[in-house]
Amino acid sequence: MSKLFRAVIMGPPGSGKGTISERIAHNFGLKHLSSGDFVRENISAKTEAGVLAKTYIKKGLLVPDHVMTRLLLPRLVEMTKYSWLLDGFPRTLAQAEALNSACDLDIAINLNIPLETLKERLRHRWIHPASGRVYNMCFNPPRVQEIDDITGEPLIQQEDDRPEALVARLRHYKDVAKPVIDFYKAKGILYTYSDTETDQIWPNICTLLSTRIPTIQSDARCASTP
Ligand SMILES: Nc1nc2c(ncn2[C@@H]2O[C@H](COP(=O)(O)OP(=O)(O)O)[C@@H](O)[C@H]2O)c(=O)[nH]1
Ligand SMILES: Nc1ccn([C@@H]2O[C@H](COP(=O)(O)OP(=O)(O)O)[C@@H](O)[C@H]2O)c(=O)n1
Repeated sequence: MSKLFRAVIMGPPGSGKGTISERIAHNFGLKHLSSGDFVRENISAKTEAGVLAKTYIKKGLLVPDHVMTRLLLPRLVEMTKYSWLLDGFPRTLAQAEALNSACDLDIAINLNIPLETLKERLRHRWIHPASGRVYNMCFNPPRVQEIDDITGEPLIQQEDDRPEALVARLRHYKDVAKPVIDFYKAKGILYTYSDTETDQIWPNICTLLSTRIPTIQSDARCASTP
């Protein structure tokens, strides 16, 4: 059996983690584990952790480390047989350290996107809550306005994408991400990508992964569109 591949993708809200993770999962056959989706599932299911998490998300704050770690680490145990890409976790150094004790990562992808670009994207972000599918009314609109392409169900705008919560989220991100970035840099596994467009970043990430996941090789998949 080939070696399992483990990666994380980091970046502020709206930086394209979900969009790029979907492309990676589709092209390289990794499991995409979205910490935001786990949180939202727990909120919908009204689990103890979900009810607690909601009070923070409404204010644009991060969910405390012990709650996030309790939600996430058991999911990773279920995934021991698979290669995966973890999206949105770790957000803090404490989360990075908890993850480090649970498994060895191959790479950490860091998306560095200008603030104005993030604000503009999130204003236009709509999601299909049941699947986590993400749309943008300019970049990748649904075929029918406010309707999911696959299920025909309505799309929603997330509460924490509203401008009031957004500024607090972006500010908070900057404060907590720096030590995580330094942590992965010191381990020699950090790959940072800076641009305003996902389609510019994608070919570079794809080329990196093609060299690191040798079982699946193709140059075609690294074109600028997925
Ligand atoms: N205009 C534009 N929108 C993008 C681009 N990449 C992603 N988006 C949209 O920006 C929003 C945020 O992306 P998402 O992948 O959800 O970011 P995340 O919060 O980091 O997971 C979504 O509505 C995406 O469809 C891009 O290159 N240009
Ligand atoms: N490690 C994490 C992941 C998500 N979250 C919370 O869950 C929300 C949604 O996560 P997400 O990854 O879908 O969203 P973005 O913040 O990337 O847009 C975040 O804004 C945080 O409030 C957290 O506190 N800690």
